[in-house]
Amino acid sequence: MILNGMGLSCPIYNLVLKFKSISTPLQVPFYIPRRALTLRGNFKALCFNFISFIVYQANVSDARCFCSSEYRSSKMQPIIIVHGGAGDIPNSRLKGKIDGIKVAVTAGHECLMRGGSALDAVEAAVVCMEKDENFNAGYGSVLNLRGEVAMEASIMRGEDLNVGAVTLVTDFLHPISIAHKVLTDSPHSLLGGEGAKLFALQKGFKTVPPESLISENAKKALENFLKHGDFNRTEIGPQEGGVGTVGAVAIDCNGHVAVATSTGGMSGKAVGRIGDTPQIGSGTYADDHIGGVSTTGHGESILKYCLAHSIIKLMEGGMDAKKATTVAVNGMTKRLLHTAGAITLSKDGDIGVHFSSRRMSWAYIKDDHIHYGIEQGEELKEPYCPQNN
Ligand SMILES: NC(=O)C[C@H](N)C(=O)O
Repeated sequence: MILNGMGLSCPIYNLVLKFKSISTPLQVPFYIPRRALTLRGNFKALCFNFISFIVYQANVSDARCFCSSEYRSSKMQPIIIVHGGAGDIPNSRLKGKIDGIKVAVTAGHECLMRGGSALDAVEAAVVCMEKDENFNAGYGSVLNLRGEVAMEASIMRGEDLNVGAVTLVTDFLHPISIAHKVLTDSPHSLLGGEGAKLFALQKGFKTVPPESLISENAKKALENFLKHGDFNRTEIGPQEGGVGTVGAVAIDCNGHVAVATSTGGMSGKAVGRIGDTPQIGSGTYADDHIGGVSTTGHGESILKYCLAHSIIKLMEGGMDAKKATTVAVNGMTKRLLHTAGAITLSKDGDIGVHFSSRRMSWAYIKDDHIHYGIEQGEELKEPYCPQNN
């Protein structure tokens, strides 16, 4: 008898029983409250005794217990990493960014712990940041030259390389959720402008007044942009209220990888400008065989360099997540003279975080700790207390 996965912190398990008399195995899903999992040793012994009792009583030839429904990656510990944008983030925005990424990574992690898919977890994390005006996505998105919000988002599933993306979205709070629907419900990969709106309405998304997405900081940022006129600045200077693109990369307890990225683009962008975020391979990439990447920074450079896919290719060639992220981000900056940042997970859950900009907020949860940072070379760590269970 095997109790695979009982040492993991995923609370959804499947007990598979093979009976001597019946050829089809019986699969029984069950849920373990997270508190019980903290008593791992005793709890595992208790489960083992209980299952042994069933085996003895019910003429069972074999019993196996797996984390969630698949055998393939039963040893995978779910993990999620998020970023809140790379750039010259002003001091006045540091606390808001850090608080916001902690909320987002926690939401994604809770989803994974409930047995949710990586795809649902990255959406949950990004939705949190789209609601938060400290980030350049959803409410708080930066403005184009006409003073309007025009948002972009993409999401990718590493299991089958399926993607969904939207661009030039003006009147919905959560572009990432529309992108997710494009992935699941549309034969297409990228919908823009009016077509994205029609699709969203058909799928039951509710519009919001475009003005309700505009924050005071975004207005100030545009005013300042119009004064200095330097489009290439990914974040706005100290007096101007900088914000940032958001992204998340997750692996669920079945070993599936997913990535989501969402943005308002760049302050003072031309009407109709499309950046890197909705372009698969630039802003987002996920492949169960390799890993996942979400990027942020100077969009025109990121898309020329296909930054997310460049990192994936380096990992495919044998480089670890940390090195591949560093090499590709620095390579892009050296070649194109603009800055960027990326978060990466390898398929085994190894982490890569690197940015050539002054700052980038990021966070991940591993081994009951939340790890986060925003400055170059910074890695802070504190105990993680789950809200549920
Ligand atoms: N801050 C950002 O990441 C901006 C985004 N990459 C864009 O250029 O649209």
